[in-house]
Amino acid sequence: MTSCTESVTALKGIGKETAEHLQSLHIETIGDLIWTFPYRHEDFRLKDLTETPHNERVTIEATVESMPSVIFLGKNKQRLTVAVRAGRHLVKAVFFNQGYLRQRLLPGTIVTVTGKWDRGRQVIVGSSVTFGPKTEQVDFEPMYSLRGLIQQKRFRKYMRQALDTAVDVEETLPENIRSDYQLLDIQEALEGVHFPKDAAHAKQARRRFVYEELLEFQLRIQALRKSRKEAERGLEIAYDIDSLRAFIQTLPYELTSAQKRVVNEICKDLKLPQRMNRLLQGDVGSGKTVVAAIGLYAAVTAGYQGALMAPTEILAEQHVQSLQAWFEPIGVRVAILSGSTKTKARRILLAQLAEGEIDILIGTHALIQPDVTFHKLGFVITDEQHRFGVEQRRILRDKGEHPDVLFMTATPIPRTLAITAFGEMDVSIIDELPAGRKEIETHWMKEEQLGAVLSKMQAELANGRQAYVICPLIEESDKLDVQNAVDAYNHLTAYFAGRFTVGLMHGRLHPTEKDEIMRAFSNGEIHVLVSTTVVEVGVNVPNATFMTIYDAERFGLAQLHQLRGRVGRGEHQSYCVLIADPKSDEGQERMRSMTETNDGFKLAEKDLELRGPGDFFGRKQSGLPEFKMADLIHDYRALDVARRDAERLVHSEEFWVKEEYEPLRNKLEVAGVLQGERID
Ligand SMILES: Nc1ncnc2c1ncn2[C@@H]1O[C@H](COP(=O)(O)OP(=O)(O)OP(=O)(O)O)[C@@H](O)[C@H]1O
Repeated sequence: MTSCTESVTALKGIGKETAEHLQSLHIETIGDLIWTFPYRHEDFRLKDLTETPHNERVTIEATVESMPSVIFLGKNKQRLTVAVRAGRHLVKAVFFNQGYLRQRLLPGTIVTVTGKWDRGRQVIVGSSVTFGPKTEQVDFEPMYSLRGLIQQKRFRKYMRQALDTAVDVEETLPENIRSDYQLLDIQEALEGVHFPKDAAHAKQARRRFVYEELLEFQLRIQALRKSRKEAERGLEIAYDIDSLRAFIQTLPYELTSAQKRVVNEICKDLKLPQRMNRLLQGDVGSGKTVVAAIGLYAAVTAGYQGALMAPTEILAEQHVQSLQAWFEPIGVRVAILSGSTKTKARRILLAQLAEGEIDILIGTHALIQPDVTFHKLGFVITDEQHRFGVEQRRILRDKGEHPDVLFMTATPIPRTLAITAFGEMDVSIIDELPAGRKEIETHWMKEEQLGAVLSKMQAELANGRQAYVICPLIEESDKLDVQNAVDAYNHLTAYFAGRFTVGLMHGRLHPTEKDEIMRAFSNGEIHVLVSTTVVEVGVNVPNATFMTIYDAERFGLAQLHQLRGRVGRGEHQSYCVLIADPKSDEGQERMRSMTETNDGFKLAEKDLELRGPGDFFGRKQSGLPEFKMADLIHDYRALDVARRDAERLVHSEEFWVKEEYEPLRNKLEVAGVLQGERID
């Protein structure tokens, strides 16, 4: 008898050297060993060759049909070939360096061969052969990630022993949950992971562990969320609903139903005594600005100040323009603070802010400098969640008496990731575009077709519209064969000479130069804006209807979608041309997806599928836990179920008192969640 906490050396056959190897695989105790799951199972089930794809491993039962022939390929190297019949198929089996088989593979012998199926040549390159029909051999063998330190077969022996002798493997899932979902108990499930009887057993075992992992993960998130909600008192912002309604009436359009829903969600949070911790996601052009404005105005009607933090000066300015246009007529005072605000103006502004003479302050990260003090800050909105670090958000949050905070992002995040990565936040989604928007017509073209692209662009310009041309990098680089913005600018300036004005914008320009160019484009003085990706987020020039993206294969789907979102923002039909010649399948798939849909959430799902969750956010930022079994993409249904169960459990009394939930509670304790610590 052994115990999970005992060292692996308690198992027979594990000496010092093996123990060291195991240690470098992070396996020290018997429990560690048991919880090391195989990365796949080798499938030894008999298969029909007609249904086996090329290059797949396959096991067949066959009769030897010819005398084997052996070719010597060098010292100790030889290839043995023999004809075998498996059902209707007469194929060849090839074995390397197993000369002893020559005497045994005689015509009429029945063998079970496992190997790789070469469909074209009708050959099995055998890796193992047993004599006689397939009987006692197992169907599945687990394969562990052992970095070549220990043989699979030996490792399996240790595993067998560990499972047979460990007496204290604890059941974590209570009986009621297991029976509701018909999940295997822990013993059966471990058996099914390491030594499945058959495919169904392996599948059931996986099902249990996927659910268990996701439930534990969601319990951590939900428990944290609950404890934060209880601990973090916020402001009760009693806004004036009639003023809000009146303001909404003054807008030149009716809010979409998604905008209305989200405004309600935000207002409800404002009113509650808990601190708002909400993420607002909206697809490009879905109209987040007006929603933000309504929220800020709500705080103002309750006597508070509001702040809106944008990632760039251009965006901050754009927000100021929109908000001033809405608010000046009703006496709400809006001001901007950015890195380029002059010293004297800044001093005056800060004094006014501290006196409460400014109602809404908009700015870049200049807003979080220490000398910026508010009179009565009640509500903070940060635009573009991804660009601000956690620390910056905390500083901003601490600039008032626990102001409510709303994070806004225009990067649609697939639902599955939103409830995991941002699980401790409430999420609002604007998943509807304003009525009357036309789909942006997107085309994927090769560089040779540039001439046709330019004529189409010219036709748009002649109609009074404007165009963007996006290039990935700003200067020639020998290593990267990329189009450069300066070249494109020169080329287009010459091409449109005397007819249309071309402007150039890139990240190395001084912020004031950038602003000037952007303003000139916004006013229609510049007709074609050649730019690197600095225009990516949020820029709103509704008269721009044509976008060409050079070397489009260099961009990820999310970024392409963001870029494309700069057109199609007004009433005119808009176009986006991707100039790309992607070599990889994935690159081609990306281009195709762009031409097929305008829906950011669909593209985000696709992006996630093509790149995996880690890359979606950038590995470091992702904050996603690593799972042994669960896969956030394929197991999203289980994730959803686990999330609902976790939510119900943490809010139920029985979860916190009943004995059957003790193992799950202990896991929360170990993770530090109950002390209100972060989950990752
Ligand atoms: N309900 C509506 N009906 C009609 N037009 C609207 C509506 N809401 C917003 N708009 C207009 O849609 C355009 C896009 O809005 P906004 O700039 O707020 O988008 P956004 O969500 O911030 O998008 P992005 O992230 O791409 O900048 C603006 O020109 C805005 O005036």
